[in-house]
Amino acid sequence: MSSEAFRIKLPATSANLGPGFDTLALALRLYLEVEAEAAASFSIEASGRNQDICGALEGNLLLETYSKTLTAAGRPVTPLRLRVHNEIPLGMGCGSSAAVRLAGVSLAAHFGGLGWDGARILTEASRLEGHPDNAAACWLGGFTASGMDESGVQAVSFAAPAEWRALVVMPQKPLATTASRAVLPERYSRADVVVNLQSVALLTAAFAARRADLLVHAMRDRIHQPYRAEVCPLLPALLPLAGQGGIPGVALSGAGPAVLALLASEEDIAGACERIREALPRGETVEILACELAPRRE
Ligand SMILES: Nc1ncnc2c1ncn2[C@@H]1O[C@H](COP(=O)(O)OP(=O)(O)O)[C@@H](O)[C@H]1O
Ligand SMILES: N[C@@H](CCOP(=O)(O)O)C(=O)O
Repeated sequence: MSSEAFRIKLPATSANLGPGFDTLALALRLYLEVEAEAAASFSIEASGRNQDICGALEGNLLLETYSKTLTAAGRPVTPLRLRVHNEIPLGMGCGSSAAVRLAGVSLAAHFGGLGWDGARILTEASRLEGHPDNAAACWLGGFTASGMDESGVQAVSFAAPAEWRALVVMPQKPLATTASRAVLPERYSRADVVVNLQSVALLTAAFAARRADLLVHAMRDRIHQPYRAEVCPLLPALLPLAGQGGIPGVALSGAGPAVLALLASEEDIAGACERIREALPRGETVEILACELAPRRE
């Protein structure tokens, strides 16, 4: 067990990127930062987005993950004084739950003296999430491909082109990932699976080869986006912008409801925001976050 203070900073992530359902994700330069020290009782000082949720002592996913991990490992739950600064939108498809679960597992590994390495922390958080894509990109940074089986998570990340930018277009109301997974079918046709296999391979190659021109083809998806459009109405409105003036690729961000637009450079941001606003359903109010892509973790 350790009584030393602990600090962690983890990025937002946009998972799936169109075809890579539960497989691909990209880290974004928006962060969750947690500082902790052992104390006589739990307290949280929250700043940034969603302070009400991030600062709550009841039903807080950070505290739940921390306590659950320590209890499962047979260790006492050391009370903590926490400072949480959060820039990641909650329930928008930007990986807030993966970041907070990784933070909770990391706190447990530290204060419980569990001796877990990064791979074990990533595996534990991915199991709690039920899929490894966000957690892998959040932990490793960059563009990440991941898979998970009984032995744990396998993940590889590489640097995404530093000049590319992400626009995250968020509606007013969040959508729980569990609700967005509930609309997906159990079975798919061979034709749909083949389109996604081709796209995933092409998309990974497009990031590695820095080929923004390929994104319009490589971000095609038939596995989750067609079904999620009903609960993510920004998606059908913005998907047709892919491949047009300054917006090479468009996809649902994670499980939605936000939509991700990938741009080849900073200079395209203003024009892309204008086109996005023009394409929105009448009366729809959105927040558009322009993000740099987060580097690979060293
Ligand atoms: N920093 C945080 N502190 C406490 N709870 C959080 C935090 N970030 C996320 N959560 C929890 O995770 C939920 C969102 O997770 P989820 O539905 O998977 O959406 P997403 O991961 O796309 O943001 C929030 O409603 C909240 O319960
Ligand atoms: N592959 C998952 C990704 C969920 O990401 P989130 O950021 O919405 O939590 C899915 O598509 O359900």
